[in-house]
Amino acid sequence: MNLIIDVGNTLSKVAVFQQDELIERFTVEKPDLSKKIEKIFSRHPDLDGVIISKVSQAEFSLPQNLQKKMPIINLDAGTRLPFENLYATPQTLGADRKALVAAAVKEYPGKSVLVIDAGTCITYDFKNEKDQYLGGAISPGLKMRFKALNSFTANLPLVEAREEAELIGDSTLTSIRSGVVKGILKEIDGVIEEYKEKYPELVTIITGGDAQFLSINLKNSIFANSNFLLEGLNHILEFNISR
Ligand SMILES: Nc1ncnc2c1ncn2[C@@H]1O[C@H](COP(=O)(O)OP(=O)(O)O)[C@@H](O)[C@H]1O
Ligand SMILES: CC(C)(COP(=O)(O)O)[C@@H](O)C(=O)NCCC(=O)O
Repeated sequence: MNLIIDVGNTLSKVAVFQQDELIERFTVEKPDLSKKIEKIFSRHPDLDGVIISKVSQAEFSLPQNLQKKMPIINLDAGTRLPFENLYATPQTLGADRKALVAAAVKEYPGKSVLVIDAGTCITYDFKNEKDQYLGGAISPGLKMRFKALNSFTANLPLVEAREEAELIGDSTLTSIRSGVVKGILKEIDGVIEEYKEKYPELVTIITGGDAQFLSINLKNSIFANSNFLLEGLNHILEFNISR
């Protein structure tokens, strides 16, 4: 059994896998992460390995002397990856993005895949039919866009997302929702369409905290999988310990 820890910029996700099968999964706020890990270790004393992807400053602790008992992979620039990484600055590539590409390679070998992660940021990651990772894009996430409008202006309130966003906002609130929600949907559909012109057989996956919310209103057909990143981390761990 493997313990998978994904520390994002907003939330942490912790999961236990038995080989390829996800046994349990928790979403935790940053201050609760150490306690949750401790609980999982007491429930699963038979864990075989741990992998950690961390893209935020959040601190947490693992049980003492764990390194002596099992492999612990801190996913960084030195970790071996199950794909060819053609990113021009591999040292600065987010660990979470590597995990998403690993999942794409595992689930869709030999296919062109675009992975969209709608979390704190929206990331786009593309791997081609040769299972080479080329890169993608980073743009502000849903909450970040609402927060930015509020933070960088004098008159705009902080607005919550709603699934139904009108094209023509007839108030400050609905104008902000139109701009943010419709803006993200148009961005995602536009990016997918541009990739599809170049890679007609493209498979598109959406994941992350806002994936469900966004995927319902996208024009393009797209697979939503809320565990994609965790599956990718599990694959990187297996890839590193089984050799
Ligand atoms: N309980 C929650 N707390 C905070 N954000 C949440 C929650 N549930 C859903 N979200 C949404 O999920 C997004 C974070 O998604 P996630 O994939 O966990 O991001 P990250 O990996 O960057 O931490 C937030 O921007 C927010 O819109
Ligand atoms: C782009 C990110 C901030 C996304 O983080 P997230 O929204 O998933 O919390 C993260 O992948 C990161 O810090 N990347 C480093 C820059 C890069 O990937 O090129």
